[in-house]
Amino acid sequence: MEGVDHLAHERNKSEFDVDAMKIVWAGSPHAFVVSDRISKLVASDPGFRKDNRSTLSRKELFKNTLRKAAYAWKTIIDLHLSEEEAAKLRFYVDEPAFTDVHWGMFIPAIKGQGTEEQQQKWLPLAYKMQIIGCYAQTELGHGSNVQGLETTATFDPQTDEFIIHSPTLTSSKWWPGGLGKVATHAIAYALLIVGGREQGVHGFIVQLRSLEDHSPLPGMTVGDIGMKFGNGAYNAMDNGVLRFDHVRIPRNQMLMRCAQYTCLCMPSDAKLILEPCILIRVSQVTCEGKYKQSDVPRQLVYGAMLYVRQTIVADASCALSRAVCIATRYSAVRRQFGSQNGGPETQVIDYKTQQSRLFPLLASAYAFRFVGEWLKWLYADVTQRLQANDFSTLPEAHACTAGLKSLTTTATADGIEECRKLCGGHGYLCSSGLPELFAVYVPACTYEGENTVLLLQVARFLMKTVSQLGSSKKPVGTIAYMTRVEHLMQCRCGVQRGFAELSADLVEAAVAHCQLLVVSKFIEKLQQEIPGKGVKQQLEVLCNIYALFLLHKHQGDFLSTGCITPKHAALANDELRSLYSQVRPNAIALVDAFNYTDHYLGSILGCYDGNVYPKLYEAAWKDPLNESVVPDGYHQYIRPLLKQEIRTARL
Ligand SMILES: CCCCCCCC/C=C\CCCC(=O)SCCNC(=O)CCNC(=O)[C@H](O)C(C)(C)COP(=O)(O)OP(=O)(O)OC[C@H]1O[C@@H](n2cnc3c(N)ncnc32)[C@H](O)[C@@H]1OP(=O)(O)O
Ligand SMILES: Cc1cc2nc3c(=O)[nH]c(=O)nc-3n(C[C@H](O)[C@H](O)[C@H](O)COP(=O)(O)OP(=O)(O)OC[C@H]3O[C@@H](n4cnc5c(N)ncnc54)[C@H](O)[C@@H]3O)c2cc1C
Repeated sequence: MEGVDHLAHERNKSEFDVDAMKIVWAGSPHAFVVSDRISKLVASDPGFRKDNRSTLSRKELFKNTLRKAAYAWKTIIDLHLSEEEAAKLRFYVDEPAFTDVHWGMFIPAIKGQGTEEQQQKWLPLAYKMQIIGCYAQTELGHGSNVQGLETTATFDPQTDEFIIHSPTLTSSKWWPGGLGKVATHAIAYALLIVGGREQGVHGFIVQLRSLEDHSPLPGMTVGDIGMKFGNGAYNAMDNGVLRFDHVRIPRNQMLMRCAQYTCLCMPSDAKLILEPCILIRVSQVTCEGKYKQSDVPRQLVYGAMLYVRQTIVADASCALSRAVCIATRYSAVRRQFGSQNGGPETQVIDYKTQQSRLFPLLASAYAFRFVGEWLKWLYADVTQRLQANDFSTLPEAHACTAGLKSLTTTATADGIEECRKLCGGHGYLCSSGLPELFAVYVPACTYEGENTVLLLQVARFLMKTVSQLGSSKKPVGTIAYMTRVEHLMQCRCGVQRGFAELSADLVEAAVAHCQLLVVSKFIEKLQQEIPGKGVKQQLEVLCNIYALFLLHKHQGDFLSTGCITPKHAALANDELRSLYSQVRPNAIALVDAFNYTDHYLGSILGCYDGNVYPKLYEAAWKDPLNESVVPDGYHQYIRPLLKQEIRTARL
């Protein structure tokens, strides 16, 4: 019945202060208040309904997404929402759209790689959405290998312009979100060519479409790349294709914070020669044309990717927690087998197999939340250091963002699929919310750095650390523990055998390094002051589940390396079962702490009141296929089949 909480008996079992845990999950009392208010605002506004998405054609879905983006923007303006509140509104609207890339990549790239002048010119336009940006780096022929990008940006000293060109089919920009139909501007990454010399890949602000009639500007061939995985909401995103035909842009539209190309003061009869000078260190190119070769890492041009990767880790905890919330609530509602003397059947959440699959994912959602908080701090710290020309922590920040992005997105994508399976057949219904959540989420394992490619970066960082063991450069920060692997030094020559040869094993070592990072940040979180009755105790249980589940999963490695004995392994498994029993009475309260509205969850199986079956039944009849009792096509195809004379004795 409506209004009855079918999960009340579960909520009454809770042994901790759920409201206090909601604040822990949100990050602070202020963050909770903002999230709670904005999520309810979105849920209560029919303009943001999303329950009809699965019945729309791609064009209808896309147009509806444009409507919602415009409606969201109007809401932000009308309600005078802050940047934080606006970001939360876009989050709870929960619609993959060009705005994700405009706010999540285009603006951060200008902030991270634009000079002061460029920021002053472009950011106000972008913040007011008077231009809509996309991040055009990937090409048809290259995505992972950024240095292999083929788009060229050739400097023309006669006109003080760059000529942007797509010299080959494989140099076509391919995948950038928002590019296909909406973006008016792009940050296009291209191989800079100055005076016939290649100067590496840099970012350029390029206008794509007219601000008057939205038509592509001369020299631009641009469109959408077509339908993507499943029928999910990601098809509302216009990932695009773009070819440049000798498009000219002013020199000041090259993002120059990391490099600047200026005219050298040369005798008037000399050809103007431009050499890279790094603004941060060598902004004053002398009139004699001298500049100091700077040691600023060229990878600063990759700064936007560092930013997005750290946001993707936080995003992983959100996506995984949504799936776990659905599966946990439904596991408490669903009963199957086990009836004693005609009594109720057993809740599937009480089966040890269900707990051993579900509770590690619940623990992972919390673990990723906390490592995401730490990574946000690390990113802010490295950004501050860069501004002071301190590049010392950049390699570690790259390794951490790359590795944790890879680890958390893989675990989350697998976790969403596991949550679908934990819900049995009903998990395969769109009304469960899980198929769409999976379809929208899984590309996170690929975009912003393919996960294996990123783990290889971590492996390279770890091997570089090993190679420095014994030197005066002691490992610090997230690799400080490696001082305890001095024995690796002896086999260092083995390691030299070939990174490529060992890469599959090194990727596993990279995963282990990142898992250690997640566990250690969870432990550090528990060392903080955590208010609320029973809250810290519940988090300790989840931390132990996360750590012991990993120990169980990788038992072979721990045993074969002598890190643990078989006795330890047995004790760990016993403890894991005990921990599952401790979580069981608190499971519903632990997912209530995510504070998701039914609107945001978009799942009948995960609805707050647990009133699943009537809602499933009601939803079925809303499907367009049930608009007529006799389906379209019956008279044309089925009736002739049913009425056909059987002409051959054989049949
Ligand atoms: C509100 C939030 C919204 C979030 C966003 C919304 C989501 C929207 C949906 C989708 C968005 C998706 C967008 C994209 O996909 S954009 C394109 C992403 N593309 C990539 O990530 C490409 C991956 N490839 C790379 O990063 C690089 O090619 C590479 C794999 C790292 C190799 O680079 P390169 O060949 O130049 O360098 P080396 O491997 O030789 O390394 C040289 C040294 O540089 C160091 N390095 C590499 N990268 C970085 C970095 N990013 N930062 C700092 N340092 C870096 C590397 O460690 C080497 O150092 P060493 O000391 O060993 O020499
Ligand atoms: C939904 C979605 C949205 C996207 N949005 C954007 C966007 O807005 N802007 C943008 O610029 N791009 C975007 N992309 C592109 C995305 O960034 C790239 O697809 C991604 O970086 C992976 O690159 P790739 O496709 O070249 O993969 P590849 O590198 O071709 O990967 C293919 C296989 O090769 C393996 N491999 C590659 N190199 C190595 C190596 N050195 N050693 C071992 N194995 C290797 C990989 O591990 C993988 O298994 C998007 C992609 C998707 C799916």
